[in-house]
This record gives sequence, C-alpha cells and structure tokens, in this order.
Amino acid sequence: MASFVIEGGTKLNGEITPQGAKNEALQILCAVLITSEPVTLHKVPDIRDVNKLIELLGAMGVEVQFLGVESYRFCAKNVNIDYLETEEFRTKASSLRGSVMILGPLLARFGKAKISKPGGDKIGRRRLDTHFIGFQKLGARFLYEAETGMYHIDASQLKGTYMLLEEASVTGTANILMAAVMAKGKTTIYNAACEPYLQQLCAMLNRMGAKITGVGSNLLHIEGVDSLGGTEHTMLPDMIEIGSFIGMAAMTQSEITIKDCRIDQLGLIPDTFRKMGVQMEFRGDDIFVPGQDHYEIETFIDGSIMTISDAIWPGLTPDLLSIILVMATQAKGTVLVHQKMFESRLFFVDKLIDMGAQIILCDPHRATIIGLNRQQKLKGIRMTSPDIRAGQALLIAALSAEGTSVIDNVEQIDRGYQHIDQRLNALGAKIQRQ
Ligand SMILES: CC(=O)N[C@H]1[C@@H](OP(=O)(O)OP(=O)(O)OC[C@H]2O[C@@H](n3ccc(=O)[nH]c3=O)[C@H](O)[C@@H]2O)O[C@H](CO)[C@@H](O)[C@@H]1O
Ligand SMILES: C=C(OP(=O)(O)O)C(=O)O
Repeated sequence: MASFVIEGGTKLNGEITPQGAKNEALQILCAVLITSEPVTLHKVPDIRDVNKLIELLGAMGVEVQFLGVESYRFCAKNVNIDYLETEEFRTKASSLRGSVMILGPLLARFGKAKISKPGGDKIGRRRLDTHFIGFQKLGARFLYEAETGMYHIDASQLKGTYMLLEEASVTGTANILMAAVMAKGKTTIYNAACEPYLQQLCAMLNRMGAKITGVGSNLLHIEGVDSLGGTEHTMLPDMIEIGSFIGMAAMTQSEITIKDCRIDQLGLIPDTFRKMGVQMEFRGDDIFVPGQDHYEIETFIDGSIMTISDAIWPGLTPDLLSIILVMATQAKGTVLVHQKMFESRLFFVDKLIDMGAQIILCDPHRATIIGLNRQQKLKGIRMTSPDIRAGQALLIAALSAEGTSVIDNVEQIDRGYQHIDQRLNALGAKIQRQ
C-alpha cells in the first residue's frame, strides 16, 4: 500500500487540465464490447479503475491498442465468452464497480453474461436490483449463485418493453440501455438516470447506429437495431475532478485556472461552490479561481443554515459532498452536509476532527460543519484514505494543514485521480509518494 507524505501550508498557483471523466470512461469502455468493429477513444484517464477495466477487456479477447496521449483503439471482434467461467475473471471483475456494465453489451451481443459482485467504494449498501430487474423486463433470465457469488443472465432474444425504474441508477441505466439497443422492437426507460456520462454514452451508441431519443431526460426511447458499428469518442472533462480543484483552491488560498472545463456540462456544481462563498470567473471555457483569504457560506434566503445535499442528476452529484465538507471546515459560517444516497460516506470526518475541524456527525447521512474562518489551521496527522472522494478530501485538508500529514492507502485516490501527486506538485504542492 502506497502513502502520500504531504507538507501542508503551501499556496498553489497555476493551470491544471482535468482528466477525462472516470465514470463516463467506465461506461464507454464497456460499450466497446457491443460491436465487432473498431472503436477509438480519446481522453481516457490513466487511473486505476480505468486501467483495470482495460486489462479485463484485454483478457476477454478484446484487441487493445494504445495510440498514445490518452487515446486507445479497441476491437471486440473475437470475445472469448468462456473466459467468464474462469476464476481470474471473477477476481478481476470484482475489483471495480464499473465492470458491472459489461453485462448489458454482452447480453445484447451474445445472449448471455455473468459477473461477480462488483467492487468500488465501500460507502454503504450498493444494490444492483435496478440492473437485473431491467434485464428481466427485457426478457432475460436471472440467477444468483450464492456459493460463487456470481450473477448469471441469459436470453436468446431480448424484447423491447416499457419499464419504470425504481431508482434512477447511473450504472443501472447504462447497463439496461446497452442491452436494449439491440433488443427486438421498442424499449422505453422511464426514471432513467441522465448524468452527462449517460448523455455521452447515448451519443456514442447513436453514432454507432443505435436509435435512442430523449437523451438528457429521464425518459429514453430506444428502437432496437440488428447490430452496431465502430466509432470514435472523446470523454468529457471529469466534473468531479473540476469540483475537487475548485474546493482545493479555496481551501489552500490558491489562485488556480482549471482549463477546458466544458462549463455547459457542469450542472449545479459551480453554483454550489458559489453558495459556499468561493469566487470564480468563467474565462471562455476555463474556470479561474482567485486566491481568497476568506470565503463565507451563504444562508438560505430566510437566514436559516445552508444545507448542501445530493440528488440524482440534474441535482448535485453525491461524489462532491466530501470535497464540499472539507472546504467548509475553513469557511466562515455553518453548513449541513446531507449525503442522501450513501450511508457510510461521511465517517471519514473523524479524521478531520482529529486535525482540529469543528464537525458534528449527526447521523451516518448528515454532518454539520462549523467553519473555522481560518482562525485556526488544521494540523497534519497520519490517516488512511477510505474511498476515492474522502481520500481526495483528506489530501486537500493535508495541503491546507500546518505541518506534515501522511495519507495511507492512496490506491483509493489513484482509482479516480490521474497522477494527482505529480499534477499538484506542478502547481507547487509538496506531496511525496512512498
Ligand atoms: C462507476 C460509477 O459510475 N459510479 C457512480 C454511480 O454509481 P452507481 O451506478 O453504483 O450508483 P446508483 O446510481 O446505482 O446509486 C447510488 C446510490 O444512490 C441510491 N439511489 C440512487 C438513485 C435514486 O433515485 N435513489 C437512491 O437512493 C442507491 O440506492 C445507491 O445507494 O453513480 C453514483 C451516484 O451518482 C456515484 O456516486 C458513483 O460514483
Ligand atoms: C463512488 C465512486 O466510484 P465507484 O462507483 O466506482 O465506487 C466515485 O467515483 O466517487
């Protein structure tokens, strides 16, 4: 397990370009399985989860060609479906969350698929019911094998249907959508998730010959086609990384320009940071965050304490709440962070409390943060990164803290942030990987 040793208290300065979006890349990489023709992808982030998925695709028989600078060509002409029976497949697939989305494309193309319980962040129960109920509605049979922990699905012919999802699951919608594009007849998915990740997936599938309408809404109509062809696709900049950099700039009093942000795709993210008192300027498609001595959390119009909570898109993504929480510790004012979706994502606040932050964990979903308004700096300590976003939040805390901090288990951060130590050191941070 690797660690970061961080010398805190340094202001950062300069320009940083966000990586390609992790959660989009995981969907798009799975989608290469749906065609026997080549698919070229750009802005593929060099992060652990993505690299593991690329390795899994390669082991399944997909030809993988690295074209240099974040670009790859994939060709799934000869997929070895028997590989799914191996112990190696089970281990590799269960090491990340995104691998669950190989099910939809495999089902569409080969009529069967299986997966072990997927990995990903340990942030509470993460059920897959939406995925499997969706496949069943399309006519697939589903079997869970308790002894091996494997989920099996098969269908000789998927048939289009109407379905109302119980939850607007992000990976669930992607999976069902990829199965439905080659089902016979029309499928309607209501209460579909509609994050930019999914809009990008729909656009890519349509370029490959799929017939999806309603893109960007929670009502998708899919007219099944017989087969899909190759295409070229570029990932959006990672909106979670962009938000993380905004929070980091505020917390460390740094002047940072975040380049090429696709601001039109960021939804409520910039306004949420503005509510936290962060100043920013849009300069073309760049976000300029000035060095700020202080930032003050707004109250609601009636003067009551601000709440920042997650919601399905176009609401605020849950993946930024840990970042917002950490920056609140040095703000002026008080905020209630309400993490509605995941039940174990706020427990990392005990580390921030050890560093000197004023936080009350009200229950597993809610934390009240009383900002210190920089009257007292956080103090460097040794801590462990429990999940990607908490890990990045702790890194931001350490960068702003007095003294040296050590973060263990930084593989969690590497799952989602590309070469983060090197990129932040280029801005003047003092992070050593050990
Ligand atoms: C690889 C990937 O893309 N991971 C993302 C994906 O995970 P993932 O697709 O696994 O998450 P889901 O959208 O399925 O659900 C997330 C959580 O929210 C709950 N839920 C979801 C929808 C809903 O209407 N009500 C509700 O309570 C679920 O029960 C679950 O606990 O979406 C999550 C929610 O944006 C993000 O945090 C993850 O980073
Ligand atoms: C929760 C996350 O990822 P995953 O779904 O891959 O665990 C995340 O990206 O914040």
